[in-house]
Amino acid sequence: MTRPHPVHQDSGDAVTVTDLRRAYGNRTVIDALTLRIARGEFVALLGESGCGKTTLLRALAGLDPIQGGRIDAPGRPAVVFQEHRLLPWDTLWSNVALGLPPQGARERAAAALAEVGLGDRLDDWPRNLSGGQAQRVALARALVQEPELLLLDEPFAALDALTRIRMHGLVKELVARHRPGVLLVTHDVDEAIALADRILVMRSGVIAAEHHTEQAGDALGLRRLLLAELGVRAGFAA
Ligand SMILES: Nc1ncnc2c1ncn2[C@@H]1O[C@H](COP(=O)(O)OP(=O)(O)OP(=O)(O)O)[C@@H](O)[C@H]1O
Repeated sequence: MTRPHPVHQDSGDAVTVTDLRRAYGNRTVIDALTLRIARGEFVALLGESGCGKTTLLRALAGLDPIQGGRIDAPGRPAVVFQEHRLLPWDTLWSNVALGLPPQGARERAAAALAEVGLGDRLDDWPRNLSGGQAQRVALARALVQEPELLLLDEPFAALDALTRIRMHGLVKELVARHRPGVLLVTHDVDEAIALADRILVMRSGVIAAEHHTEQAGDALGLRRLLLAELGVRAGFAA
């Protein structure tokens, strides 16, 4: 019997962060950060290199300890990283099924792989995949866990431009169907505009600006504003 992923009908928070402080030794990287992501909401996090984006994501993922404040989330988040992190010695379905209860695991993995367009590759190996296909398996592996919160750490950054655009379409579709809250860390302003309901600009460990893409008017104006907030003067915004 195949078990399709349940669709979340309820609303509520995927994560609430209150007064978060994260430090490496004596050095505070994130200070008094407060953030709420609703279920079904897609939030993108932009910010110049070193401002603390990955530090925040890793704290939300529960991968690192925090030094102050609270992170409240209803379940365990799923994370997709820039590199696919598939186990080379496991088939695709075993990679996706990792951590699932054994009963029905193959069926659930098969359904998740079908959702990302790889339903005919269950018994294939990671080494036979393109970069885009490997990231699709990584997405399937995350979504099969039915997370309330999906954390995406530049998952499309290493892909070519066309594959990246295709992945944008796929991830939008998957998020609309499963409705986790999403936090996407990206350097790509256009990616943030294409995918997110809300865009946060981080500077030195704090949220310096916030934009609701629906209310922001035209995409070009928002792009120009975001580039200015990110301190980018060259190129289109000049
Ligand atoms: N394990 C660590 N130990 C000490 N300092 C760290 C560690 N990881 C990150 N940092 C520091 O914390 C700050 C924030 O780093 P972080 O990786 O979160 O930035 P980022 O915004 O994700 O950057 P990028 O966009 O380049 O990935 C940086 O100054 C970095 O040097």
